[in-house]
Amino acid sequence: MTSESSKGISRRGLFGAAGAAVATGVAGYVVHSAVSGEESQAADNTGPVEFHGPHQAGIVTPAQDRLHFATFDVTATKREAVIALLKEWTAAAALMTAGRDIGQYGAVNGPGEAPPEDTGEAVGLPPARLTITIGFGPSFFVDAQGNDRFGIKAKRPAALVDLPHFIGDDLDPNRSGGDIAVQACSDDPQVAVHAIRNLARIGFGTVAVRYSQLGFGRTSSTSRAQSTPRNLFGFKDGTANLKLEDTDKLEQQLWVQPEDGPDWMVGGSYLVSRRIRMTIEIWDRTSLGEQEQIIGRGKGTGAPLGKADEFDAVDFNAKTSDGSLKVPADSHVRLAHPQFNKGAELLRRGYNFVDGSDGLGRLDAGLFFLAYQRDPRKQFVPIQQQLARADKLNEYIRHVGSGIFACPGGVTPGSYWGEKLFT
Ligand SMILES: C=CC1=C(C)c2cc3[nH]c(cc4nc(cc5[nH]c(cc1n2)c(C)c5CCC(=O)O)C(CCC(=O)O)=C4C)c(C)c3C=C
Ligand SMILES: [Fe+2]
Repeated sequence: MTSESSKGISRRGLFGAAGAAVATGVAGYVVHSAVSGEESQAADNTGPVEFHGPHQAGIVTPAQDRLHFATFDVTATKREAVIALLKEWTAAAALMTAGRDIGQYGAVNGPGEAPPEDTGEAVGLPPARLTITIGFGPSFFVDAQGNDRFGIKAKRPAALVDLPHFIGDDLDPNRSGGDIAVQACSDDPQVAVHAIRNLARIGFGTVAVRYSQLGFGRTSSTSRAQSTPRNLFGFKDGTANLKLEDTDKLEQQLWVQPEDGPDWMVGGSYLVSRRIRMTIEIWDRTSLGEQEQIIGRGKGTGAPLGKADEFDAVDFNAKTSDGSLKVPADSHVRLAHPQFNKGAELLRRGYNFVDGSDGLGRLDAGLFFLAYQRDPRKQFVPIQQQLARADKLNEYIRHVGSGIFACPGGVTPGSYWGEKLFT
């Protein structure tokens, strides 16, 4: 158990007892040992994931079922205020991921005259594999007017590019950008919502929520121990993803290496987020055969067209008896495959969303695409340029939100999110 996670009030079985002193050593769940976040997948889905480690948790951690993602704009003008917030956020995140209330008194043990330190909706809930992952957007380093608000302009990584316009982009500025992104993933939606809500509450006066997105039904597996889930088009999604077990590939494709720089990003990764609306009503009137030609895989098995098993390698040269390619030239998996993208891969970690309907009788539904990578200039950008140009899937999707964030390496006990950026 880490020093931060031994503080605070356990959410389970302790509320009603007075103060933090009783919180240590008694808990309604088994407190985890200090293993790295990516290895500490609980046997069930209720336990904690270790917050500290060489990399931030929530990247290769086996994808949880629920997402609450938010971006924040910094409203404070002083560098010291940002540092103070990052310290406070880090301490709160360590507690929440351990399944503890935040603050000294938590949700219900504080003085009656003051607002509670913790908003309380997670009282009684287990940690539910909560991970909280932070990233910094380009505007954190240099704002829209070109100002170096916090004295970190020179520390902006070259890889943290402003994403170019892609063909077909229909981006809503109110669902794009942000100085800071926080990804909260959990197997309990209320635990994920509680995490973002409490960070927003702590940040009042220093940051303001720019937008947030709920997601469900992880659309990727990030470990071979997980089965492949389905997206809202009904296809298995995440089959050919980078996975926790691919340790060599993770160094090549996911984690920023010392030779990449800057120093503060070593062990970190770059996150690209895209809110992709899926016109599911049109998709649902498309024949099964056409759907499979568009994706390039079978809908039932998830196998590449012409193959039997989900994890069979794709044969891009295979032809049907009439001489056409079994995996069509404009199919999604062909255009996204590393063979046609100079070997570039992504760790996809997206979620389905349905945000009600749009007033025209259509569901506002889609994929909140999240992808981590070592260098977006060599990975997301060229892959998306190719998809935007030629992917048959484009007839059924629309990119309506976008973000790019530099997610630093892991937090060690006693340090805080982004500390190396400010020292
Ligand atoms: C720029 C990157 C990508 C975007 C944007 C994207 C959107 C998107 N994808 C699906 C559904 C599927 N994608 C699948 C595979 C796949 N997709 C990408 C990249 C982007 N997808 C990659 C790199 C891959 C793997 C390619 C490979 O190596 O074979 C699949 C097949 C199953 C799988 O391997 O995961 C599906 C299905 C949707 C619906 C979507 C936008 C809404
Ligand atoms: Fe895809």
